[in-house]
Amino acid sequence: MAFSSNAVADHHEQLELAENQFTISNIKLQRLAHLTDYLPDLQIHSNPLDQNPFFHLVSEFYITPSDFILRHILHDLSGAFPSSEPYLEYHRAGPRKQIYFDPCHVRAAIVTCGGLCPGMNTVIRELVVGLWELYGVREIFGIRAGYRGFYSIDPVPLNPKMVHGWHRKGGTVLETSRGGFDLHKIVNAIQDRGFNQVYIIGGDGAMRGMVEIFNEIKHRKLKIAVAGIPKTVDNDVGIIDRSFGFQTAVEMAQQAISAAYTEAESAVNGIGLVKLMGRSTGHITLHATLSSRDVDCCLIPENKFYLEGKGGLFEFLDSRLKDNGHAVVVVAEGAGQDIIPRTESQVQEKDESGNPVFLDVGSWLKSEFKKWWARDHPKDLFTVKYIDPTYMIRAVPANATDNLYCTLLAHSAIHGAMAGYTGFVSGPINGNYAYIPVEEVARAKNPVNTRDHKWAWVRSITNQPDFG
Ligand SMILES: Nc1ncnc2c1ncn2[C@@H]1O[C@H](COP(=O)(O)OP(=O)(O)O)[C@@H](O)[C@H]1O
Ligand SMILES: O=P(O)(O)OC[C@H]1O[C@](O)(COP(=O)(O)O)[C@@H](O)[C@@H]1O
Repeated sequence: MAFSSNAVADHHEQLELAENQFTISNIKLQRLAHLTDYLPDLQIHSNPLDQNPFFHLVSEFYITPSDFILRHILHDLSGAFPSSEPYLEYHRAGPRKQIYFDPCHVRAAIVTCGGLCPGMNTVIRELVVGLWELYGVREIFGIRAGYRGFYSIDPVPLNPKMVHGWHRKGGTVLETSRGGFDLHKIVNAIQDRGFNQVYIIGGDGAMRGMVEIFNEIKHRKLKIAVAGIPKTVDNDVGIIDRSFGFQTAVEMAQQAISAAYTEAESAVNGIGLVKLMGRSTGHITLHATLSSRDVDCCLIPENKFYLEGKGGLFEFLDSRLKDNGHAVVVVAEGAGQDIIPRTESQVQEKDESGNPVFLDVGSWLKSEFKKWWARDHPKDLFTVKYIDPTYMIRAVPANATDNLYCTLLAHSAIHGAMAGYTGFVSGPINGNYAYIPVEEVARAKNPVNTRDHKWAWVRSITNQPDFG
């Protein structure tokens, strides 16, 4: 692209102006809770990594309390949109020179909560192996069946031999569940069993529970570090770059989309319909659409759509079928929930954790498509094939990239807990690992930004109308 000399001058002028004007004066360091906040006399230990034969310590190996990561790296330097929000900085994750636990006295508990996600077993494995090999911890326990397992089932002792091949398995060997959150029973059980490090692998619901557990432990002034590792196949936890297992899920979704495409292409006026996960966000659907190139229409909860009339889904599919003879629609489970007719009891229905129970948008669309075609094209052949690969997608082991990611998350959490930090979640921010206060993670949302160029690109490759 050629610039006119005026445009070049303009460009340089604007940049210079921005460089002169821009200074970051509004930085806010995000405070991280530490056990010494309420236990000021805790003993300090030197990090056993100093003596670990597997480690080659280089200078600047240890992270210090002054190492931070800037959350927002996108800035408009023109000053046209001055931000009143502070620039948030989070503590960098990683090993600290001084730790606040004697590894011989650590009793760690690991729990998995909520729905499945590829990589849960890898995180468990890496927590066990990391605690054991990096720090020499020998008392590590798995809590079975989610939060309720703390007070209702005996913990399982874990060691590296036991968990060796767990990264090859989907799901969670520790088992998981929804509901069963009873704060006092859980904290009493943690205290009675002598756990002093608790690792919670879970989504936004589990993180809200973790906030309560952390506050109660603080209230009781217990020397127990609580660390979270965000798990959500939907990628709907905010602040962090992305959640583990998400890439695996996007990859797995391709198989369903390809099958839908083949079915649609092999029929006269064939529609392949795939429902993907995403209760409140369309990340899997958006990314699966972008990576597939076989999708004609992508429906996500962040964007409302309608069926009939100008700009409606039927009109769009009509033109696709006329042009190509087939079409593929991918819909996130949370999309269209506002337009599916439902009874009063269906409106109220919640799962054990209090999440709203959705109606099956895929089955509903399939039947609406059939009714529409029978009404508008009674003489023409028509086929809809509906695929819901939800459990196939989330019950698989993580791919190599996600497995590596799980390792880094687990090790970050271990280093943070050993260093006496508590009430934190470890997660990547701008490609670096950070410790984020769990309260923030529990309330942060991560919707697809439909003004983002990724979404615009979905529209352009699918030539999809601007619904709603
Ligand atoms: N607001 C909350 N306070 C305390 N515990 C919660 C809260 N929301 C969910 N939980 C608990 O967290 C666990 C996981 O929640 P759930 O929503 O099922 O999955 P996820 O953690 O993946 O979002 C469940 O045991 C649930 O009871
Ligand atoms: O059938 P289940 O286990 O209740 O789970 C279904 C839900 O779990 C999810 O996979 C997400 O689970 P989480 O919220 O626990 O991460 C959703 O996409 C889906 O709606």
